[in-house]
Amino acid sequence: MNKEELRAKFTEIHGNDQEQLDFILSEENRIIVTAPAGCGKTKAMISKIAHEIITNDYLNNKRILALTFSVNAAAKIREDIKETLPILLGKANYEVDDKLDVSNYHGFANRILRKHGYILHDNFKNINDFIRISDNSGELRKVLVSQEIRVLENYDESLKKLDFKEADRLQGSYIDIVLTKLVPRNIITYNGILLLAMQILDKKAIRDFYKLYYQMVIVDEFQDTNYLALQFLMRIVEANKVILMGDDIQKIYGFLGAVPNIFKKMENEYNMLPMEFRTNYRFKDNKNMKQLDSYIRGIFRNYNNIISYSKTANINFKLFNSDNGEARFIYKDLLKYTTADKNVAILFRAKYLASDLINILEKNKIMYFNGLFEDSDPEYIKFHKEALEIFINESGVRKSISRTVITSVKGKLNAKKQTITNNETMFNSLMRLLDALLDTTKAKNISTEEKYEAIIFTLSNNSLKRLMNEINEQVTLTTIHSSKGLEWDYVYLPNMTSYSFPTSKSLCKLCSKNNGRSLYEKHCKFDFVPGLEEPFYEELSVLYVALTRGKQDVFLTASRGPNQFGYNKKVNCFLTLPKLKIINNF
Ligand SMILES: Nc1ncnc2c1ncn2[C@@H]1O[C@H](COP(=O)(O)OP(=O)(O)OP(=O)(O)O)[C@@H](O)[C@H]1O
Repeated sequence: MNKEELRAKFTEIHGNDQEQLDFILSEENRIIVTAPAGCGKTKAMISKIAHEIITNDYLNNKRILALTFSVNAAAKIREDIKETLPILLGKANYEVDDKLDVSNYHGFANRILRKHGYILHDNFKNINDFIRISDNSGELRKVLVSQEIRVLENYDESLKKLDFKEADRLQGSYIDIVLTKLVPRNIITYNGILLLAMQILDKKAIRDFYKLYYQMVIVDEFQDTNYLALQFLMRIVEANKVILMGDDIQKIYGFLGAVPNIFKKMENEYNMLPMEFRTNYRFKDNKNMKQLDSYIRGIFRNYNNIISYSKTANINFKLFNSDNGEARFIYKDLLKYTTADKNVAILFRAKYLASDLINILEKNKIMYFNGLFEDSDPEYIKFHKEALEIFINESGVRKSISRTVITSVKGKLNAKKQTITNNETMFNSLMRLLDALLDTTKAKNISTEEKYEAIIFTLSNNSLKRLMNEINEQVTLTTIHSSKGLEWDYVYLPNMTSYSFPTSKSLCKLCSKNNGRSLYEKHCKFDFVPGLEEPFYEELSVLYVALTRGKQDVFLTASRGPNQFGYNKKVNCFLTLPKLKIINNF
């Protein structure tokens, strides 16, 4: 294909979006793309990879590496690329796996350890049998003395608190402890996976190999990258084409240490070309949502000048006198959408906040999908591990995913239910997601081998949650963090009260301690005092992600009913932001 044909091909897909086309067709080696939610980052990323494959005539020993922070996103990108590339290239069954590796940071680091880990320790030959734990897992007490546990905890804490000096100071001891005490017992920590993979990449020959092997590294959701992942990434990308994509405002993993203003830093330090997408496709026919989107993005640029903020937006909000009243309202209100055949999600800041609504939905026999699990739930992780093991056994060397295999996987997993969780609802939800995974994958127009790989990939990356949009249920309950990258027709956001959202852990406690707020009868107002900028934006980012999940509309609610200490709750500060007009006639 010559340049003109290429342009025509991508124009068919991207219409006349010049910003997207410029990016896809650009020959620059180092690009940063930032864009608001719904402006086509993922779509353009897929085309960019396709463009790279078409124009660079990749040899079999050179590849593209697509990385993302979240496992959910990695699974989606891999799937989209596998579906889109054959269409773009006009070839059925195009073998994408030859050209492309898609993973999240940990998945990729794990792969490096599997391949080269024997340099560090013999046990890495069996890395698949390793137990993976976090730095505050109780399991560590069985194998480490308290001083060692403190090193691991402090290292993790320093990453979360963005204390990079302290992280650098502790790094050597951390690696020693993992290598001498954990790896011999087939245990590894999540931070350990990245740190040891970095040790391997520090061997010049291996590093040089990867620099050549990966001609292009493209990273999505780059805003969620923490200091450790960034160090890891920098070891692979030195001499290659590097493309970083994301949206600073959708940084919702700040509590895990996502580096602030990371795009600007990379732009300056690595002389990268910044590009922006500005056309919002998700809300293209929805003036109100578009306005709200741009209003919130504007707030991010105005911390010290908020009073003179000139943008306005409307937001749907209703206040109730009791938690039960709030939940009853949501239940009744959502019926008008479900009867019109629309899908609805109720997104919670934390899963414990969902109990009132669950009671009401169950009492009224409303079918709903309970997606209230978190990445770190041990039961959520165990389910994936068991399902993966059973699936590998059942599909056998032929890698079959026949009906018989699927039925047998489900049967065997059901038989293990008691060992996975005694939470019946959670188990059933996960079984439904597994069903969706097996069904949607089986139905795809790809080879059996690719189907097998797609299932293995989803299960080994704990990313069943991503299948939530495939569940044929009109009502979904899940957490805001799990909703990232997904979308529904209508979205409800309950519990808009201080200490619930923002949470006490994130902003509210800090804010009350630092005189950052004024209290009124019904609401709490944020006063934009110095020092609270980061935690305020952190929570506003979570709100932004939640608001941008609703294609048609988003409804916020709160209750003034007493909290667990008997005090009346107050509407959160977000709803008192300047020039935000409350509409309560929904
Ligand atoms: N050039 C385009 N023409 C038509 N539709 C587009 C175009 N670009 C994106 N879209 C559509 O807009 C929607 C959002 O795109 P996409 O998911 O790629 O955005 P995003 O920037 O990755 O969003 P988020 O930040 O929320 O993940 C999708 O339905 C996509 O197909």
